[in-house]
Amino acid sequence: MQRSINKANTPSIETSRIAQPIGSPLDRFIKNNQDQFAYASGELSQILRDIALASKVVNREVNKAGLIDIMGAVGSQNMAGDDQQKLDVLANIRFTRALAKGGEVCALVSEESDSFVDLSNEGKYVIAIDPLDGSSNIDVNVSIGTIFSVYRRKSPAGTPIQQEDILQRGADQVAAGYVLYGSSTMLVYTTGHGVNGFTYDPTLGEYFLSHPNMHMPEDGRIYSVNEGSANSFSKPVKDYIQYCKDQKYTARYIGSLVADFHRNMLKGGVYIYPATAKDPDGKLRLIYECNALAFIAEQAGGKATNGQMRILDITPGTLHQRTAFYVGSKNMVDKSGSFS
Ligand SMILES: O=P(O)(O)OC[C@H]1O[C@](O)(COP(=O)(O)O)[C@@H](O)[C@@H]1O
Ligand SMILES: [Mg+2]
Ligand SMILES: [Mg+2]
Repeated sequence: MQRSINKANTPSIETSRIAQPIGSPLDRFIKNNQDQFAYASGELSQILRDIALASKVVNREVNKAGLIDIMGAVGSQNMAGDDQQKLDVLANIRFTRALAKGGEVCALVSEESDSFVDLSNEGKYVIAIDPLDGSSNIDVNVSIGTIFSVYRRKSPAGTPIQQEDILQRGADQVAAGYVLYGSSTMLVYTTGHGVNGFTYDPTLGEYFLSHPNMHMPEDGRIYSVNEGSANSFSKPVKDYIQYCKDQKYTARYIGSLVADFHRNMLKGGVYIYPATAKDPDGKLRLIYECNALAFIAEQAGGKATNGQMRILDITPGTLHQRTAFYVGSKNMVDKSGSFS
């Protein structure tokens, strides 16, 4: 039987071949869908399990953030110049440790690490991760998340990590996902065969299938943009926002990318983080924020651009490279681009 190499570059929406009943445990879902991967040797499945495990630990910390000393900043800044929050650092440690232990991952690109982390092993996979997304919302008990992308290394396993292994186009992702620490905690991911969402049951300590084959409505009535920076938006962006208002769309902006994206995926909507005077290349990071959500959006029938081109076709030049980001319902992203 021909195994399909369904990387992010083939925007077909081949849903999971084996229909799983709502409530299937994540482990069983991964196992039953493992044969879809071209490299179905269990490594990618193990990586997904390791990420799920680390997210359970982070979830436990997030849920009691007010009670334990993990609120506030640690006093250092990351490459992006953001003040690192204690939970940023803690989440980075938890995911790095879990992925290092598994042995399948040879290198890790993280928002919280200036350069890539070489795990110096025979691993064949490279992970890009935003360990804690929505840091400005940690201390105010608003939904936050984790974003991850999985790539296959290009250079031979066991040899020194090369630039080509780290700076890969989003189109080369073999899997991507996010964890949303909200009123409930969810893990949503794709391996290029549709998008599935799992809800965490803390009493059983397990994720269960709750949102099979997620589809993003082609149209919606929600727009998400930080209008506080509107004065420095370009005219096409201002015109599109005015268009949304003229259409009496609803404005919703949580300020946590994962949470804004998730809502718009379920209800139909568009999230825009354009270039601004403060961030002339946009604020969000291509490798560990936008590529993963662009892969999920496309696999769910949505779209993601930088205003000009498909996010997944951008070849990154640097680890913490920023990009303007337009993501969500296909027709709304198209409309947002029609004003330029
Ligand atoms: O406060 P702003 O400028 O609207 O930016 C909010 C955006 O920045 C982010 O917080 C950046 O992510 P991090 O929290 O991981 O640095 C996004 O989650 C969010 O969408
Ligand atoms: Mg982020
Ligand atoms: Mg972050």
